[in-house]
Amino acid sequence: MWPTAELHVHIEGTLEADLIEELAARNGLPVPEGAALMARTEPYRDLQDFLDLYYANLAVLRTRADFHDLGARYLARAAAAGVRHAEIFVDPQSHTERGVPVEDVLLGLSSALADARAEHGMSGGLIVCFLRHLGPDAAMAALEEVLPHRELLLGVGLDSSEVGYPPALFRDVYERAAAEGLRRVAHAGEEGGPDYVWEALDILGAERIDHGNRALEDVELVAHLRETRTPLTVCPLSNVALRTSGPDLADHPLAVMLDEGLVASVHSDDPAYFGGYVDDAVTALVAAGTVTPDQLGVLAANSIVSSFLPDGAKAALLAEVRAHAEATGAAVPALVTETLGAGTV
Ligand SMILES: Nc1ncnc2[nH]cnc12
Ligand SMILES: [Zn+2]
Repeated sequence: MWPTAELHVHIEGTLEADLIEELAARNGLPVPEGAALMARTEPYRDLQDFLDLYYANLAVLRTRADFHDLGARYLARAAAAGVRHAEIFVDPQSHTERGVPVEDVLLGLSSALADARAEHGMSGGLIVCFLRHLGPDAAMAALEEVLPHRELLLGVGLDSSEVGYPPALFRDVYERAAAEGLRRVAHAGEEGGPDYVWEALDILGAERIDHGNRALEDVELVAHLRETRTPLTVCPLSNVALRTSGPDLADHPLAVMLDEGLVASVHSDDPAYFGGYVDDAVTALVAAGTVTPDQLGVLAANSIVSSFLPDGAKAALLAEVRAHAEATGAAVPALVTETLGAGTV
């Protein structure tokens, strides 16, 4: 298993059907009807069709212990997938609007991250995402609500329904987050066009783009992403399930992104809904011929340099990539040699 950094996973999207049932029983709640729909193999109509199911299933998450257990299940599964560092998205508004105190969400997940450090030697952090469909005022209120827990947070992100909610709407929220020293990422170019990616970069100061598939429609943007080495966190199983790429993984734009020299890496998005975790995604990409086995080291190295880890920790994980390559007879990615050789990340 290549050591990797998971940079695009929504913790709510790791809520598997069996945990939904367990939490419903624990909290004396009915099992949401949507739990039975998760096993589907046919694609969703679109992003919104999926989001409706995703939000409805969250009804069972009530207590700090629930959030701990959700995080712990995910992190154990991620450790088995080779994930050495996880920057996890959480949607606080989807819980506070159901009456769950924000500290229970953040403290429950943070305790799971602390346990994973002890049990699996994994590092990680939380990125709070604003639900763009609730608009900028609600996002600002959500930011103010989490800031008393600033020490638990790595950064901010932007997710939920994309089209109709362009990044520019959230300028003030991102400015405020930046003033607090929070790192900035944003979903863009998943369903929205390249203009959404430009806005995320130019107006929000996004340091990474989540998805970014539609950036490929704009040659200037591709050149800009390449020159600035702006990472794209790509989620191929999600794209097939949500019809944001073609139905066949063999045609997934990841191959073009890598050919274009973009810093793209593979992630899982909402693995409980889209048929697998990051190891499953990588296996499926190789089976489809979208990437060659030789490119797996490149993807692993890209994920690590795209993380918000300090340089020393990145170097330590890149050394693990090199060790894995040497142990398995795979090529050591050029990025690893250049970075470790130069002593900087
Ligand atoms: N793929 C996705 N796009 C936007 N928001 C999301 N929230 C959870 N998964 C998402
Ligand atoms: Zn996502």
